[in-house]
Parts: sequence; structure tokens; C-alpha cells
Amino acid sequence: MPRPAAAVGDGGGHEVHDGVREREIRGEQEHLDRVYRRLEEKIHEAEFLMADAAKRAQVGTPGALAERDAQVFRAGVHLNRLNSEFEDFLFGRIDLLRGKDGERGPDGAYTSVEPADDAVRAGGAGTAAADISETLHIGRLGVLDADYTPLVIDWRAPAAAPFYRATPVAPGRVVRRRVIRSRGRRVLGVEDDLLRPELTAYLDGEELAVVGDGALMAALGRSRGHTMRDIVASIQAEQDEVIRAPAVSVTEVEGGPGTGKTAVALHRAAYLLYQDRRRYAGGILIVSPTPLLVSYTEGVLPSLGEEGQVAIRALGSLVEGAEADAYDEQAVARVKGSSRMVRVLRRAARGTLELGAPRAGGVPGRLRVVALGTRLELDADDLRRIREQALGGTAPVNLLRPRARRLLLDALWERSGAGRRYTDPELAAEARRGFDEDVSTETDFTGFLDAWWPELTPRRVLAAMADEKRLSRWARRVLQPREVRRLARSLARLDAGGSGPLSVHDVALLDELRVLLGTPARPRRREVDPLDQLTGLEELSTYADRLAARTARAERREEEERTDYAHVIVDEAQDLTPMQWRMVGRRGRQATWTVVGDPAQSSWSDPEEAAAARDEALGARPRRRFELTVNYRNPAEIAELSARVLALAMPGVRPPRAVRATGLVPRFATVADGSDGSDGSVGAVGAVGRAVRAEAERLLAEVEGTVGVVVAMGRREQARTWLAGLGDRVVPLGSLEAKGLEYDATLVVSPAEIADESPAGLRVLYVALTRATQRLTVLSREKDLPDAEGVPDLLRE
Ligand SMILES: Nc1ncnc2c1ncn2[C@@H]1O[C@H](COP(=O)(O)OP(=O)(O)OP(=O)(O)O)[C@@H](O)[C@H]1O
Repeated sequence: MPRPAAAVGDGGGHEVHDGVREREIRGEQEHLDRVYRRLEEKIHEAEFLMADAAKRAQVGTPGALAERDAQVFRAGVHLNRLNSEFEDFLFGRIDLLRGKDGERGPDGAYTSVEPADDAVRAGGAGTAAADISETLHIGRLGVLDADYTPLVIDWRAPAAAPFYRATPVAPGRVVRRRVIRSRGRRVLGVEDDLLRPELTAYLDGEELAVVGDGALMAALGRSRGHTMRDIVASIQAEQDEVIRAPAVSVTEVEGGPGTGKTAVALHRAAYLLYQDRRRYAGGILIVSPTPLLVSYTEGVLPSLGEEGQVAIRALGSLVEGAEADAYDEQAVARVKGSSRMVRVLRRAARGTLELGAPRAGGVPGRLRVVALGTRLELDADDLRRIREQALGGTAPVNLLRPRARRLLLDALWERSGAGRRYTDPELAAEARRGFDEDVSTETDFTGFLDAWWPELTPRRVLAAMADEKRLSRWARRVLQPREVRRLARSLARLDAGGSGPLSVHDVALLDELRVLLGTPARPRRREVDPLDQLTGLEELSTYADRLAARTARAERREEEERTDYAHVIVDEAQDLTPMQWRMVGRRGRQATWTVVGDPAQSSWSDPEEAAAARDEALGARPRRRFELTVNYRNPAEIAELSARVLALAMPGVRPPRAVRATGLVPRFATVADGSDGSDGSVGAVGAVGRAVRAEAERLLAEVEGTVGVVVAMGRREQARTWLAGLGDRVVPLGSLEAKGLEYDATLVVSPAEIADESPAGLRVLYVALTRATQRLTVLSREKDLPDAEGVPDLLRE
């Protein structure tokens, strides 16, 4: 950003001019005070309305009452948000030139983007001068003054767009963009960017002051905690375009590490809700790769004033009753993720039926009932024939049970010979009805049916696949024997009924099975939110309402996971396996989509197979592509190092441009593997463990915030032991878990080991090397072949 010659800055050689800064802060404080006064007035109005509500209840029309209630809630929500949630309610300001026309939008601001032709006049000595004609303050919610002039514009409103979009190349009407830092009701500081440095601009006859070193840099330099922060105060132009892109069909966003893809996805969810709340009442689903990333990002939407309609779910938690965060080894994950599994599961769903109910001791060989005074029997051949007949076609197995039941009754009726005794069809039909009723309520029959055609659960089928012989039958000509063995072994964690721990990749299999098996219709409880009924708008709830709603939602989720959303956002989309794409695709059949990812960070071994699955999930919908090009996370020194791995992993792919440099080069350390148990059992702390701990301690002393220690997936348990007792600023992570996260400092342990762990290992290493916002240490072992400086083979130029 260009700096004006007379800037008042914190550093960078600018003269510090406290008088100007204080005056500017005082000015913003006055404005914030006005905003709060106005809000308090609205609260009083709301309280008056509430008190008045009971009296008026008799006379108002339903529409008027609903409108009044809406006002009460709206005022209440402002107060609640102000008092309990937002640190920096008001965060931005733009000072604008006069626009081309005098039109105002619904938020009270002038709508013209371009300045009027005569907005700029000649100043002295060949310079240009202009007057500021409009000043807008931007915040998390819109607030109007009593005379409807805007005191604060909602960041998502059209009038706020220039705050994010204006650049020195295309400034539009914006002369100065200011970010205001406040806590509670106190303004702490301001940071300005001058968009038209060539102008001398005047506000109320005084020259416009410019304070600070720019908000973006201030935000990026701050140390990181365990949760992500919103970026409303410093969204950049290319990001803003994605956030506000119209939600038609599929919006695809690609960008390298740290370009703000996750942040943009979250802000887009908030924007879409603001812009068309009714349309998105059907819910927005955000799919995240790991539970760690879910909890890292969970706070952002509430800080933007949104949460009710948005569900953030990890891939392992998308299916009701499954909450998986364990990973299979890569070779197993590859099999489970492949779309070849669809055929295997289809056969397994039908094959499991033949095993009968687990507790009935296997499938019964014959059916015997007593009806019409005689004993009727169907033998194994009859039963096989009936089963085949019932299974004809592709309908879900569980839904075919009534058909199987009817075929059994037909066969028994036939065997009884009773049908032949009636010549009158009406009498025959009545006799048949009586027969069916008698037989189908007999315990011999119902018990048989339960054992012979049990209602299958997805877990039960998965458990049946743990038998290698059986599985190889179901996987014939689809999986190789080696793959069958691996798959069967990994499913042996489940007991016969299917209870037991699931892996993340099992969950997509469960979802596929859910569809293949079908769920027989059962009466369902439908809950109606009384607040929704009253106003039709969930935004009008109070904080307490929303807390209660959150609990209720969590409970409801236990009972029934929603499976169809109005908008689906997929984060880290490059990582979804074909089976996961099928699972996610089912949740947005009618939805619009935002798909966010970076192929260079893909940990899936077969990108082409994944791309085909993605195309299938998204269907033929038209797509609009965006690219993010600036890395806001890594300083240039770290970005440069990680680019070397990118060049190996994806030759020819350009890394994003780092937006800042810190002068802190990555540190290289080495450790001899030693023979003192470091590689052995969990708990043994050898040379490697000691070195990891020492390097982590060193980073802890150097940064204020978090330190991520990334190890190969196979060493996660060891890493926990190595780092025990260092406190919660240190986070041990397996390489696949690091996805999407960031830390002030990162320690990457043995690049070679991470790279060798899977066919996508180099890309996984690239992810690990791009997590740090300030400092990076790389610890090499012997297998990394470090040179004299400790730089491992993989990271040399
Ligand atoms: N405009 C911005 N202003 C301030 N901070 C930003 C901005 N854009 C991104 N950031 C910060 O940069 C970091 C990276 O953002 P984010 O995690 O969304 O990137 P990403 O593209 O999803 O990265 P990755 O692909 O590595 O997961 C975050 O700390 C985010 O807050």
C-alpha cells in the first residue's frame, strides 16, 4: 500500500505524532459513543414495547403483532450482541468523494461507486484536492440513527463493499480506509490506508489525517491462539469478490496455503445468510477435513453474528451416530476411499442378508408354521428361490422386507392347498386374508422373518466385511487380494453387530450403506421452533435463546442428522476421496455450492479419481472459478522454503505470493537417531524425543502464541510423550492433522519420514511446512540426509 508523505506511523521510520493520533482516536470514540447511545435508546424502546405488548395483545392484527415482536427481538439482539459477544463492534470507516449521482441505497448510504466528474479540483502547485462528502462507519451489524442516517453499516451491506474492494489502482470514491480497534466501548487505536495518495483531501475544512501502518500488517503480525479469528476488518479485494459472489450453482475457489480460503469460506456463509436469509433457512453445511479444524474455526461465525443456520462438520461426523477421528493407514484409506467400494458394498449389503440375524445363530434353513390346522413347511430350496425373487432389481435391501414377507405367505398359502378349495374369488380372497393374518402374527413366523430377513444396519454390514473369505467373494474382480486382506483386517475392530471404533474413511462407507440398505419408514418427531413460527426469522433471537437453541440442536443431531442443505461449503476440497464426495454430494442435491481447495495440498493419492468423483457429486451445474494469490500466513522466508517442496511435489505450480517478510529465516537442526529406544515403544524418550522437546521449548521461548509440532502420522503417540508437560501452547500433530491449521511457530520433524509415508507424502510435507505465521524449525534425522548446515535433502535448493 502506498504511504502518504505525511503519514503518522508506529514504525517504519514514520514520525510518531501522538497529537494527531489522539485526536483521531477521540473522534472515533465520539462516534462510538453515539452508536451506543442510539442502541440504548433502541433498547428502551424495546422494553417499552415489551411492556406494552401484553396490553395491546387484544387489539393488534396478527401481522402487526408479529412485526412488533420482531422489533422487540431485534432491539434485544443488538443489546445482547453488544454486551456479551463483540469486542470490536465497530471496526471500519471509509471517507468518500462525492458520487456521480445523489442516489441513496436502503442503508442510507449513497450508491454510486464512481466519483462525480468534478469531485477533484486543482490544488496548489499542480496538485489535486478534493472534499470528503461522505463518511461511513462499518461494523458487525447495521445501526440507523433516529432520523435514519446510517451510524453503522453492516459489513455485508452493498455500501460496505468499497471498504474491502477499493485499491490504489481502482479506488472508486474511497480516499481513506480506516480500521478501528476497540474493546468494549473504548476505542484503542486506528490504522489507515490512503487509497488516493495523490490527493490532498479535506474533511470539514481540515486536511485528512492518516495514522498507522496499515491494518492488514497489524492483523497478520498478531500471535495466534487455539481458535481462528474473523478477518472482517481486513478482508482483501480478491477475497471480497469471492465472499460476495452470487450463489449460483458452484463457486470454486483455489489458492495456495495461507491465502485465506477457510476464512473466506466462513465469511461467505455469513454473507449469504445476511443477503438472503429465507433462501438459506434450509441451512448451510460447511464440511471440514478434521475435527481439529472444526474446533479451530467454530468461533468465527458467532463472532460474525451468525451461527444458527450453519453446521460445521468434520468428514468423520457427517453421518448420524458416527463420530470418527481415527485415521486408517494410508494403504487402507486408499481402498476405503476408492469408488470401487460402491460395487463391493452393494454386494456386501445383499450378502450380509444371507447371514441372517447375528443373535439367531445364523440363517434358518427352513420355515415351519401351523395354519389351517396343519403344519406347513418351506425348505432351504424354497427359501433360496423366494429370496432371489424378492431381491430382484436394485431396491434397498431393508425396504424389500415387506415384499419378502408377502412372497413367503404366498408360498405357504400355495403349500396349504387351501386356495384350490374355493371357486368363488371373493371367498378365496377372504380366506386368504384370514390366513395371512393368522400366519403373520404367529411367533414362529415373525421370529423366522427377523432371523431370515433381518433389518440390516450399515454397521452390521461393515462388520460382516471383516471376514476375509466372505469379503473376497464380495470383492471379486473389484479389489486385489492384498486390498481385501487390508480392508478385512481394519474392519475387525468392529464386533458382529458393528459396535466399535470407526475410522474417518469408514464413515463414508456407512453413508453409502445407509442408502443401499434403505431406512424403513418410522414415525418421526418433528420439532418446530416457536420463535421461527413467530417471526420466520431466526436472527431475531436473544443470546439466551440461541444458547438454548444450540443445546437443542446438539440433542436433535443425536437423533437425526440433517441430510439436505441449501448451500454446501467444502473446505480443503482437494482431500475428499471419491467415497467422501459421494457422501457430501448427497447432502446438497438441490444446493448451491462453494468448493474451496488447493490441489498442491492434496493428500489423496489419485487426484484424477478424486476429480472425477467431484464432478459427479457436483453434477452438470455451471461453475464459476476464483483464484486467491496472496499468502497471508507465512512470512516470505518460510514461503520460500516450502516452495522448494512444492517444486518437487507439483512441478510448474506457482506458490502464492507472501505478503510480508520478517527477516527470520527457518532454523535447521539435526539429531542422530541413536540406539537408545527413541524409535521403539511409546514412552521411551531417546535422542529424537529429547531433540524434539528441546526444539519445541526453544520455539516456545521465541513466540507468544502456539507451537505446532508436526510428525509423521505413525509417530503421533510418541510425540505426545516427548512433549508431555510443556503446556497447552504446544500442540503435537500427525502430518494429516495439520491441514488447515496454523501456529505462531512450527517444528517439522523429519521431512523425509513425512514424505515417505504415502504416495502423496510430498504434498503432505508441503502442508506441514506452510503452517507457521512467524517461525519454522526443521528437525532432520539421518534418513533426511542433512548437509553440513542441517538442511535436509528435500529442502535444498
Ligand atoms: N484479509 C485478511 N486479513 C487478515 N488476516 C487474513 C486475511 N486473509 C487471511 N488472513 C489470515 O491468514 C491466515 C490463513 O488463512 P486461512 O487459514 O483461511 O488460509 P487457507 O487458504 O485456508 O490456508 P490453507 O490452505 O493452508 O489451509 C489466517 O490466519 C487468516 O486469518
